[in-house]
Amino acid sequence: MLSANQLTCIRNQRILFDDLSFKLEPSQLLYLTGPNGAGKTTLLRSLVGLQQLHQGEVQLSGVPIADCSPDILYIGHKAAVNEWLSAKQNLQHWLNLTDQVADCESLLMKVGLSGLMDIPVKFLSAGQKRRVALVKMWVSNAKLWVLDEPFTSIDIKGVEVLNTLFERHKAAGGYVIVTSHQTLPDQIVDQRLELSYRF
Ligand SMILES: Nc1ncnc2c1ncn2[C@@H]1O[C@H](COP(=O)(O)OP(=O)(O)OP(=O)(O)O)[C@@H](O)[C@H]1O
Repeated sequence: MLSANQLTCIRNQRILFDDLSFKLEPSQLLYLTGPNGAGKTTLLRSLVGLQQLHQGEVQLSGVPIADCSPDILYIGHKAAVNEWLSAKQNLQHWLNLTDQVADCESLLMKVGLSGLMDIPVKFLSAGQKRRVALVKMWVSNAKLWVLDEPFTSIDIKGVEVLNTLFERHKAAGGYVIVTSHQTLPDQIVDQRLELSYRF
């Protein structure tokens, strides 16, 4: 189980969230919503230990989240790719970092990058760049996926593919936490959490 207990975060003297608690069971997807600036990215970063909380703790299967890095796949809203490297080089670099072996070419073909995998990422479209970042979901062994605006710049067919991936990850006992300004299909959402903008 993922448990977030009494989380509080203050930024620029504004309380973004305060005493926030929730639990997520394996095979569940939590859909985080809220207006611009409400604190969704901050909350996601706090959940994976990238943002310091003023109060509270997050645990995965009873272990503090700071000790769970191999079990976490975090994809932020900015494409975490090196624009000067090709899609294949970016993927290979990430596989090396996470001690994984995979057939980069067939993976990149799966995400629609045939013929584009050897040119610098800076020459790809916004959606294609996003696909380079999202390809990690196909090879990740992480139990917990935390995804900030994964659908940004992704076309309709790509959105369907991502939703199918979420379902597959859930069926395998994984956890998914997603924030998106785009509506997710009801059948894949198990919990909703709405952050309001606090003044
Ligand atoms: N590095 C930072 N330093 C100080 N304040 C920050 C920093 N990053 C974000 N903030 C502030 O925290 C607040 C919440 O930002 P956050 O990015 O979490 O919102 P969000 O809900 O994800 O917004 P959006 O829907 O626009 O992506 C904003 O008011 C923002 O100005």
